Amino acid sequence: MTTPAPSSFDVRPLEREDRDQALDVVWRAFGWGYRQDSVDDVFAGRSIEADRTLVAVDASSDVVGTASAYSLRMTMPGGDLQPVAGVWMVTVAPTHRRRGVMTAMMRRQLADLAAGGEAVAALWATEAGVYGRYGYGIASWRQPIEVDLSRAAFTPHARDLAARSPARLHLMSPDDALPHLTAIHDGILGARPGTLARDADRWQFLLGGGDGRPPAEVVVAIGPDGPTGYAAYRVREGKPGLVPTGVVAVQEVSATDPATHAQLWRYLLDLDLLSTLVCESRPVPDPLAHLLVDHRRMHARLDEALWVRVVDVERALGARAFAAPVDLVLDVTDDVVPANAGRWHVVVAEAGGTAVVRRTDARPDLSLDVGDLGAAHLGATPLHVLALAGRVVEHTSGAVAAASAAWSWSPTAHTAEIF
Ligand SMILES: CC(=O)SCCNC(=O)CCNC(=O)[C@H](O)C(C)(C)COP(=O)(O)OP(=O)(O)OC[C@H]1O[C@@H](n2cnc3c(N)ncnc32)[C@H](O)[C@@H]1OP(=O)(O)O
Repeated sequence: MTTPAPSSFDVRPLEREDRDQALDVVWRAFGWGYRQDSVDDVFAGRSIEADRTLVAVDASSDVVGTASAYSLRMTMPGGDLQPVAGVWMVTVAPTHRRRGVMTAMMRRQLADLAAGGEAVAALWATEAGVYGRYGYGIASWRQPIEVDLSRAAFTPHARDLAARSPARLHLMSPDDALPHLTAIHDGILGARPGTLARDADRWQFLLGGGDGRPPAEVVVAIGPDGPTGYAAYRVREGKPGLVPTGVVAVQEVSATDPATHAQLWRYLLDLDLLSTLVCESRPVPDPLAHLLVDHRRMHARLDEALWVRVVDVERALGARAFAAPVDLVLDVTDDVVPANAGRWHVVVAEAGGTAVVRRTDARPDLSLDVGDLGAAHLGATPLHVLALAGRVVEHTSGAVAAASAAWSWSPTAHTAEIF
């Protein structure tokens, strides 16, 4: 691959003959080394949507960049499942970085979405400093946790709660567990913004092996009326020695009632020959902290989770619920999707309703960037906090408080899987 002159590249949809080179760019960009899996296996195993994948090609027609999107369905505030473009696979060959290849792909992807795709895009970012410039904002938060298993006793209340669960725990293979997991997940899907609908491929991505990790262990709680929860986890064996050093890495704990939730956590915290429990994405705040006597042994760090991009202001605000009525004029800046820029009259008639959004020339009550609308979209990043950071500017007294109350949502958004 030769190094081209700056800007001598083109962004276009992936073609079949690009796939090999495109995957090599991805593998090298993420530092995964030499790719051994075949193109067909990778495209099938990771559910890459070829028709939603862009490539950047240089003057020699070599692929030097990739950007793709999953067709996700995500729970919005209020409980409705909405289509969301799950942006991922944004990579640029190390030989072609810092000359605008990613910027060209991000602009093209957003232009395509604005021309008739999803009203909202979302992504997990590898680096925090990259996506704000394209109008993404931090819309949800997560806690990676690390629990010292030698100090993970439950409070008396939590012990009683776990003991009261009528469910019995069954260890199952991912395949056998899948019908139960699907039933539980589909049952709780609408409860929390940020939750993703899962098809068989997505379950496989979460629970299957590959990329050096074993398939997940799955424990399913089944009560008199059927399954009430599950935990998926992987055990990493410790070093041989007198003191246990193994780690249980929890993928997810999901339960339909507090007793099953406590029961599953007790199970995980009591696994033998291990010293530490870790989980990459726990909700903020985390109910687990309230089950433990010494919650300080649950070391938690606040981290960003999903970045959200409002691609179409009118459609996006019409497809989520608001926690309070509101009647405001927003002045929105958007440097990438011009159709969003300008003044919008947003009216929510009642708590729990969606917004009617219309163009207006009226004097604005608030000014904000489309990235701030994205940050607030799942209800977990309060607009009053963005106002304190100087990002949202109030022109009418009380407008920030009113908007913040309307846009916020409980329970707080959470997405368990990093896609
Ligand atoms: C949703 C996802 O897929 S997350 C995965 C993101 N991909 C990776 O982390 C793989 C490894 N990294 C890469 O492949 C590349 O470095 C990329 C994709 C992050 C950036 O690609 P590039 O083509 O170099 O970006 P580009 O030249 O368009 O730069 C755009 C801007 O982002 C900035 N930028 C680029 N990379 C970074 C970074 N890692 N950290 C902070 N800023 C960055 C550039 O300085 C530039 O700023 P400017 O607009 O103010 O000039």
